[in-house]
Amino acid sequence: MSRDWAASARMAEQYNGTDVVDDAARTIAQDYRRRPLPPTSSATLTFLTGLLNPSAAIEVGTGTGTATLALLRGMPRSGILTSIDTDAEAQAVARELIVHANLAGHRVRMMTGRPDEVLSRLAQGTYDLVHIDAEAGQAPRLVPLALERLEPGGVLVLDQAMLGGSVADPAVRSPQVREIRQLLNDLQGRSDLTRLLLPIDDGMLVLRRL
Ligand SMILES: C[S@@+](CC[C@H](N)C(=O)[O-])C[C@H]1O[C@@H](n2cnc3c(N)ncnc32)[C@H](O)[C@@H]1O
Repeated sequence: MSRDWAASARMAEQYNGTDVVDDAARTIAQDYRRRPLPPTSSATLTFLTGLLNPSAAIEVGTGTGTATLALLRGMPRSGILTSIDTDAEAQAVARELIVHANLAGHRVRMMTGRPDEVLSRLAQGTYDLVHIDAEAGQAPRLVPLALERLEPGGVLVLDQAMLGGSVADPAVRSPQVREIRQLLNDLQGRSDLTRLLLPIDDGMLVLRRL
């Protein structure tokens, strides 16, 4: 990363800002050894959900709730967020955070289990938005399942889409990085999607189902 790029990223982070609840969420995530969604990605998510107004959304990778907070802050108060993680204890912490942030707890339906298995059980073609922030190597399996859940016009947001800088670095040839490159190439060839790859934090890919 060039010095200018790093300085710009820092400035954007400060400009977009965080608040006490967001800061607390990041501290809690560290206590539970989770990687919370970084601040600029959180701000982008809140902005996007505010624009899209989703009534039914899915989150893959609840963790301790940093991204849950960002999603709920942009969603309408009538919107329901289905949040998936393998770790029920982390999800309980996320639920406490939501209540603490005065975001009604009933707006979140926590589902515990392997994200691919849980996603497969959710209705196809009925969700407005899916956000994926799971373990880094899971994206190639999760993205096709998530796209099937979207209604026409629905949006998928994939975090860690460039795994820091490694996907863009031709010297990195690990199986995980090659799989992500293949996924990005495959998605680029699809005429039923529009796409936007943003170099924010670990990379954010936004897809819209036509
Ligand atoms: C990067 S963290 C999510 C952070 C969260 N979005 C936040 O902002 O705090 C990834 C999450 O994926 C969950 N996970 C564990 N095993 C998984 C698996 N096999 N597939 C996908 N996700 C898994 C972990 O429990 C962890 O909470």
